[in-house]
Amino acid sequence: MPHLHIEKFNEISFPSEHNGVSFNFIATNVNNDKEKLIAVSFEEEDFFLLVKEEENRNLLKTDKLTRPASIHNVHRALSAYANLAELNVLASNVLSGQKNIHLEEVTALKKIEYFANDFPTGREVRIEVGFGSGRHLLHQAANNKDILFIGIEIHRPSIEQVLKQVSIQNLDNLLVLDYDARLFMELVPSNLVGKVYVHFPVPWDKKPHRRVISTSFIEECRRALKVDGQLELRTDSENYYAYSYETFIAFNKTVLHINKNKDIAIVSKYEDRWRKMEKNIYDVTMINEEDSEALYIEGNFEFSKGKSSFEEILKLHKTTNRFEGGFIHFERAFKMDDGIMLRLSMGSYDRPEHLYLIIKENSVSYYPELPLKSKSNLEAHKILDGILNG
Ligand SMILES: C[S@@+](CC[C@H](N)C(=O)[O-])C[C@H]1O[C@@H](n2cnc3c(N)ncnc32)[C@H](O)[C@@H]1O
Repeated sequence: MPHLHIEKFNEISFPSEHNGVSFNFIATNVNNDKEKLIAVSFEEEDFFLLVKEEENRNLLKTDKLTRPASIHNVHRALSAYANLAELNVLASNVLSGQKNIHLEEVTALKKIEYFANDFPTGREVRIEVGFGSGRHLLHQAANNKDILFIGIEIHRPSIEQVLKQVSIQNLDNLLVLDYDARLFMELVPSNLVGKVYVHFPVPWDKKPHRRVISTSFIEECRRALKVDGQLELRTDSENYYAYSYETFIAFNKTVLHINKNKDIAIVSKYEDRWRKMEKNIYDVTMINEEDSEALYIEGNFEFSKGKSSFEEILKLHKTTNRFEGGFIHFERAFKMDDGIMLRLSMGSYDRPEHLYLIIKENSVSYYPELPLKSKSNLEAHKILDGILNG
C-alpha cells in the first residue's frame, strides 16, 4: 500500500486544493490525537489519507477502508499533500509517474455501485470469487466470448495483474470488482448466473466466520443461479471440503457432485503448487434445480431528524449493539471542526460492512458512500438511526 514515511506531520488549512487534488477536512481520533484522517476528493472519488504519528516514525498513508478504485489516485493524493504541506519525506513507495497505461485504458474495473444501480443482465453471467492470479478467470473469459464474467477479489495486486491482462488480451466480456464477494452475492439478480466458481478459498480454520462458503452465501448463490446453474467449490483442504459438504447437504432440492483429483481445463497457481506436493484436491459442485423469486430489497439509508448530543454519541465508542441476525460495533470516534465522525462495522456477522458516519449539527451521513443495500445492512441502519436518537 502506498505510504510516505515523514519526519513530522504538518497540517494545512482546510479546504485546500493542490495539483487537482482537493483536501476537504481533517478528523482527529478522539482517543489518540496522533491518528488523523484527511478527506480527499480526486477524479470523482472520495477517500481518506491516514496520518499516524508513532514514537519512532510518522506515516502518511492509504486508509484501507475508503481506498479508491484506482490506487494511482492515492499516489497522486499523497504526493500532492506532501508537496502542499512541505513535508520532509524520509522514505516513500509513492510513484510519481503516469498512470499505468493498461489501467488507464481498461474500463473493466467497476465499483460496487455499478452493479448495485444497474446490474448487467443482457447475457449469461459467470462469477469467480477470489480469482487470485486470474489464470482460470482469464482462460474462461477468452474462451466464452458471449458470456459476461465478473471476477471478485480483495487483493489489490491480483486485481491490477488481471486488469493488465484484460487490456493486453483486449477482453470485453470481463468485469473486475474489488469487494467482499459474500456481500456482492446479495445484489445479484435472481436466476441470472450460469456458474459461480470458488477455487481454493482461504480455509480460515481459526476464523471460520471469514470463510466464503457459508449457509447464507450458498443461499444467495442458489437464488442467483439459473436452473441447472452451478456453484463450483475446489479446495485442497480436507477440512474445508468436509465443512463445505456439511453446509451444502443441508439444502433441499439441489444436486451435489463430489469429485476427488478431477482434472480441469486450466490449472491455477495454487493448484499447481498442491499438485507438485501431491496433495488431494476436492470438488463440490452444487447444481440448482429451482427457479427463485425476483430479488426485492425494500428500505433506504436515510436518517431521521433530531439526534443525541455529540457528547452522548461519543460515548458509543467501543460499544456493540446486537440484534437478531446482526450487530453494530462503534470502532473509533473522531472529532472534526464542525462535528464528529464514527467508524463502525455493522450488518450480518459473516458479512459485516466497515464504514464511516459523519455527524454534524443538522445532518448525519455515511462517508464516502452508502452501505450496500442488503437486508442486514438496512436492518442495522434502522437500529443505528434509533441509537443516534438516544
Ligand atoms: C488461496 S487464494 C486462491 C486464488 C485462486 N482462486 C487460485 O486458485 O489460484 C484465495 C483468494 O481469495 C481472495 N479472497 C478471500 N476472501 C475473499 C472475499 N471475501 N471476497 C473476494 N475475494 C476473497 C483472496 O484475496 C485470495 O486471492
